[in-house]
Amino acid sequence: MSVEEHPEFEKEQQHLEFVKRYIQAVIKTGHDDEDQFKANIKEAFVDLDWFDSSLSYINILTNARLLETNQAQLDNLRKIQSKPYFAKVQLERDGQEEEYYISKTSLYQRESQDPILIDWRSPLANVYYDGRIGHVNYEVNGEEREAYLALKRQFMIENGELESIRDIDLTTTDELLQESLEGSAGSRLTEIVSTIQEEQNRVIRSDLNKPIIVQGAAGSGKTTIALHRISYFIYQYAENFDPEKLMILAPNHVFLDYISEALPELGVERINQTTLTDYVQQAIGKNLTLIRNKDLESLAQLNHAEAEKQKRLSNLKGSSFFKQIIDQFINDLIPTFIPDEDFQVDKFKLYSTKRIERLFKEDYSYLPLYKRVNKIKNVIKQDFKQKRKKMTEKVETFYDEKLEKAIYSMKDETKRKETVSKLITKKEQRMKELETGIKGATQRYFKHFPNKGLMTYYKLLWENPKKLAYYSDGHLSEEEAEELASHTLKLIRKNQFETEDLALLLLLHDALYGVESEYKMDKVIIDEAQDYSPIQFIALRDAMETQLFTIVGDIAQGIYGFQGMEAWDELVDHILPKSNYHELQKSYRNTIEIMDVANHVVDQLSIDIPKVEPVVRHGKKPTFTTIHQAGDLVESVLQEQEAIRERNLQSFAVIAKTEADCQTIYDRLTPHAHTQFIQDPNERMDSDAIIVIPSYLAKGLEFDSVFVVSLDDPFNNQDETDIKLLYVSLTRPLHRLHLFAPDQTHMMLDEYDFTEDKN
Ligand SMILES: Nc1ncnc2c1ncn2[C@@H]1O[C@H](COP(=O)(O)OP(=O)(O)OP(=O)(O)O)[C@@H](O)[C@H]1O
Repeated sequence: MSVEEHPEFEKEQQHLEFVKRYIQAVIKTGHDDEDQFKANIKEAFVDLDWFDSSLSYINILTNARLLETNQAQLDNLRKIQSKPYFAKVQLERDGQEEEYYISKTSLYQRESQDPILIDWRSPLANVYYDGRIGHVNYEVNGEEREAYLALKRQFMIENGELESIRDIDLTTTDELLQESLEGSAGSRLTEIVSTIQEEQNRVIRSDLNKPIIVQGAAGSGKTTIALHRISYFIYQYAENFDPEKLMILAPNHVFLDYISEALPELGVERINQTTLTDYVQQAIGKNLTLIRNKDLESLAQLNHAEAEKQKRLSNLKGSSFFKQIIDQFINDLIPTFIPDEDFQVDKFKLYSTKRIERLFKEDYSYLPLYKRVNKIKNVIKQDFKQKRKKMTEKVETFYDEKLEKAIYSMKDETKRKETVSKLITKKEQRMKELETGIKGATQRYFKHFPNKGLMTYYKLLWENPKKLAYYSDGHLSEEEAEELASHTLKLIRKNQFETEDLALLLLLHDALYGVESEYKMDKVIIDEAQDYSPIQFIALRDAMETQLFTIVGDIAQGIYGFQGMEAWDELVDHILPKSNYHELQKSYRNTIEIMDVANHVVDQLSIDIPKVEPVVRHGKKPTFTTIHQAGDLVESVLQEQEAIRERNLQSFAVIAKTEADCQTIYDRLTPHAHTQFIQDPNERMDSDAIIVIPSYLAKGLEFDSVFVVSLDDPFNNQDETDIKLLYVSLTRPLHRLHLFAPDQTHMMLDEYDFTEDKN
């Protein structure tokens, strides 16, 4: 049905014109207001009497605030001008009919304050996402209301023109969603507000005062939802929230680049975006040499026994009982922080170790160890400042009294003179002695406090495996502790660290020196969270001093399985026990045909993971082509490039398991096509290039078309990590998937029938 044929086309067309005109008018007045506010500020500055002019001062502040709000509103309106809204809901209440148009921002009629547009994040807009036609409950100004939802209507508006109108009820499929999924990768992250699904909406709006953990299949919208949840949070707490206290942690910079484009569109700016490794290094103030990603490559090259050992050690080192180990280790360090002698200057005992111990263990027990030392030093310094005068006075008085006594009570003049002179010399001597004692006394005494760097303690932690086992309270046997300690110490001696070390270093740093407030966050969003180990979550929670995490991930994509999570239970039940847990099973990225291949692979995992349900969208059936060398790929790549161009698609990636295979492919392709080899997770992707990328760097990303290739490094179905790596690779394409290998077994798809269906 063409848009004109819709029975209410005329009415909607007129409404759109009205809204467009209104927006234009508001923008115009906004400009005038802006000039006026600026003029007011200027004038107030002229009148400003720097000594007493509270009125002008208030004037400046008020106008500056108005200017800021005005500019923000103008910015928002400018952004939506060509697409002012995307849906409307019609509610019937007490015999009255109300209509609300839903947009990315809100707009009210100036005089009546009636809404022209309501923000998608407002409580009222929730009925659009959550409510089926029929009776609905919603909230207005904190008050629960009931109404009859008579109509949910979607609009496609492009360049200010109404292109389609669709009324949704229970039976019609969500065509707008279909259409949006047909589109190319690219700026899709920002366009989904109109098609957010019920299960996704529940996650976005889930209680903002509680942590939330989302297990979602590949392509179920986890990243998208996490970003929209931030946007929702900012809307709810616009007044009293500092974006600098919000942090997104993503696996690498390729991924951060991918999401950062979406942030301003969602009204999410100035928030911290970083990776776990960068965050920890900054928070502990150290630049570490980390062995990461590469060890996936090296794991593939290790023999089975060694790989197993590496996995086992990583697993142990990432376990939550290390929190207890660190706590006990810190506890045992306390005696080394209490000086072994009193603070004594000259003959005066000024501060006893007993008192210091009390301060350390009781009064300042809430502080990190070195912060306690600083406090105690300050107390001693202050105390000393007061006492030193008294000390001098005491010595002076002592001799002055003696002198006085000698002068007045001694009859014999010669004797008296002698005694007085002796006393004067003695007094001078004592005063000098005292002065020397006083000078630098605190500095000398402070040397009794330890002053060691983080790494010294970290080494110390590993140097006594027996103690490690003891601290772990049965979680770590002495043999395991021995093995782990010698493995870690070997690395530390080479100045190398693993990602597991990061969490332990952060916990230790926090307990010893304290994490500075700029690294403490109010709200943290973690994407690809399946690759975090339990101890990493604990370290972040404790160092950042917050529980308000939004954690999204997919256990089936845990490609660093040897260090990450195998289930969410521990996180939900123990690490963040106040959290809400959600599951998303529908995949929006891939076509049914692509998901079918991916499901075949994920089925081979030993862990139980529910099958991913693709949203009903068909596409070309994936193909398998037998190749023996990278050169065989060239022609297919060029053909695919052409096909993508013809279909108005853009992004295209070639994914292989390892960097070595990628290197061979890249070398063969690069003379024929504009190709970019992503080796470094911090590299920027060139949107015009064919991306060649190893499987473990591809997670979280998406492309219109993907070639999954295996040459020298087949995916091995006996290895859980390989299954996950292949699953990640297969779920990257939105529309087209082609597989290339010497044999289908290389892709764990021995039995899969790739022949095109006849119908
Ligand atoms: N409600 C929706 N409407 C339209 N598109 C959607 C919707 N939800 C998700 N998508 C699209 O589906 C794709 C996958 O989303 P996203 O990358 O957020 O998934 P993910 O769960 O993080 O995937 P992965 O686990 O593979 O990283 C994106 O292109 C996104 O725009």
